[in-house]
Amino acid sequence: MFSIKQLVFKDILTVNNLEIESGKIYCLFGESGSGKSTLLKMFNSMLTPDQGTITYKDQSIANLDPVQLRREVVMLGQDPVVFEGTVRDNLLIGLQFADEADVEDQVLIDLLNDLHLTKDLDDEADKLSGGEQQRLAFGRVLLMNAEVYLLDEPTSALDEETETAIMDLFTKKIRDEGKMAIMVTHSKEVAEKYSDEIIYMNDIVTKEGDFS
Ligand SMILES: Nc1ncnc2c1ncn2[C@@H]1O[C@H](COP(=O)(O)OP(=O)(O)OP(=O)(O)O)[C@@H](O)[C@H]1O
Repeated sequence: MFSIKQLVFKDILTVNNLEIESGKIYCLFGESGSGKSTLLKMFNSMLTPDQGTITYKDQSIANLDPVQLRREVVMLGQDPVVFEGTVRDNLLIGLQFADEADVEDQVLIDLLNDLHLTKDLDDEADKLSGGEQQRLAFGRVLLMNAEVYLLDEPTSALDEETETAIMDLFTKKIRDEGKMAIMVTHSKEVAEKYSDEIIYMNDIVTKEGDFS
């Protein structure tokens, strides 16, 4: 699905070779500052390497329209993005970005229940707590029906019980629909429980310029 060859980004990241297969859930694991978020952003062109190539479905990412790419390869960033407006507005805006039709309120209500988010669709989104906003952003991304989900610490603001519920829901959806995800997490437990493959940053990052 993705292939990275001899990638260099500033003095932050040097990756000789990385292959990511479709239909799997990957976790990126490594110490703080090891470049996990930076690498994640390369997969949908939010950052562009200084050297090297990244291919997606055998095409160089550099040649793909970034807007089109981001409809297929969706990012849920470390800090949840909350738009002005209601909970409903915040869920539907992802569909608008993906150029997909709106869905019925009942679909959104079911999604809020799945996310353990006991809020009304008409509630103002900026009044939600940090953990609630994280789940709202997760819901927006889940609705988008992407091919690939890039998640950066998606449950960092959640208690353990809610984290388990959200991760169970998310990974079931990925597996049922044959999609894939690359997820940054600090939690070894989350990585081991939910991923098919753990990518250890220490294993893939080489010394600058050393591609031997
Ligand atoms: N745009 C940028 N310009 C310069 N340096 C940056 C930029 N983005 C990140 N860095 C630096 O690159 C390094 C890797 O950052 P990154 O956020 O990718 O690490 P991380 O492994 O995700 O860390 P954490 O687990 O703490 O979130 C850090 O030293 C950071 O300060």
